[in-house]
Amino acid sequence: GGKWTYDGPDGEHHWSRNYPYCGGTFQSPINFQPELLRFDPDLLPIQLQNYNLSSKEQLTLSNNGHSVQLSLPSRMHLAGLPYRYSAAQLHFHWGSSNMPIGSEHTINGKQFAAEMHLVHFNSAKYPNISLAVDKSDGLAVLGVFIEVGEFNPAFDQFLKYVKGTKYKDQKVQVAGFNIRELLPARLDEYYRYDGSLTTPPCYPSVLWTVFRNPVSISRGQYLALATALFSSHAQESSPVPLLGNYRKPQLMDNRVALVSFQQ
Ligand SMILES: NS(=O)(=O)c1cc(-c2ccccc2)cc(-c2ccccc2)c1
Ligand SMILES: [Zn+2]
Repeated sequence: GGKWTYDGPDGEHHWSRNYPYCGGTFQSPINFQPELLRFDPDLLPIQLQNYNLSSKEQLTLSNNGHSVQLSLPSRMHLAGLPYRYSAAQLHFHWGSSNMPIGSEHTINGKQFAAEMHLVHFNSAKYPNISLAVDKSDGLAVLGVFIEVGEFNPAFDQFLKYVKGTKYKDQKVQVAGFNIRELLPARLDEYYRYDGSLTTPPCYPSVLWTVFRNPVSISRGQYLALATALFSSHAQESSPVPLLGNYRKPQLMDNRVALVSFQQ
């Protein structure tokens, strides 16, 4: 599709010109405001199936010009949701080196350093992700807040390879590992709402599950994300740093965000 950016003339306030859904309803991300949250006792712990990938498995780490993403095999899936949702990829949103505030969702206005998204598609109803991406029950994305703190060995299993994906369309192969290690301990504490892709074309096709508790990575690991990547191709004369790739919180319209926890 057309080019879009996170600021400037093709920034998020202009996305709806080429991508009409971006100006529509049920948009993501949102701010989780305590007074607008509703506890729902039926929200069960998220069940991860086949997340512990063999090191014989090869995953593709790539720079798509807007984020760095890791491909995931479709036998990895979520259970316990209305449908079986198979994994497709995970990717990140972050701030800049001296502004470690780059999460998309916020909690009572607090923005975290970064946010990881694990994208899954409804494999019970759709044969592949391309047919699922624009359907209202097509996608389920897990969101994980990331803060700067302790070194996180699980993230280093692929972060140490981002130097091979510095420029747009560069890819490297990464050995499989236990993707569960990237998630917070409590899979039973999360925010839940109906929303959209946070990038164009902004299809309102995402069942969002954002975990309550952040994970930590070290400042060095955060800088690997926030200083190593460019949105431009390797051969371009003026490299464009890939920074601040987060959309701001959107209007709730008449949506309510549910929570699986009470205090
Ligand atoms: N942030 S997100 O989770 O809503 C998201 C999901 C998907 C996505 C991926 C596979 C299938 C279907 C949807 C792609 C992106 C994306 C990020 C950067 C550049 C372009 C696209 C972002
Ligand atoms: Zn995302």
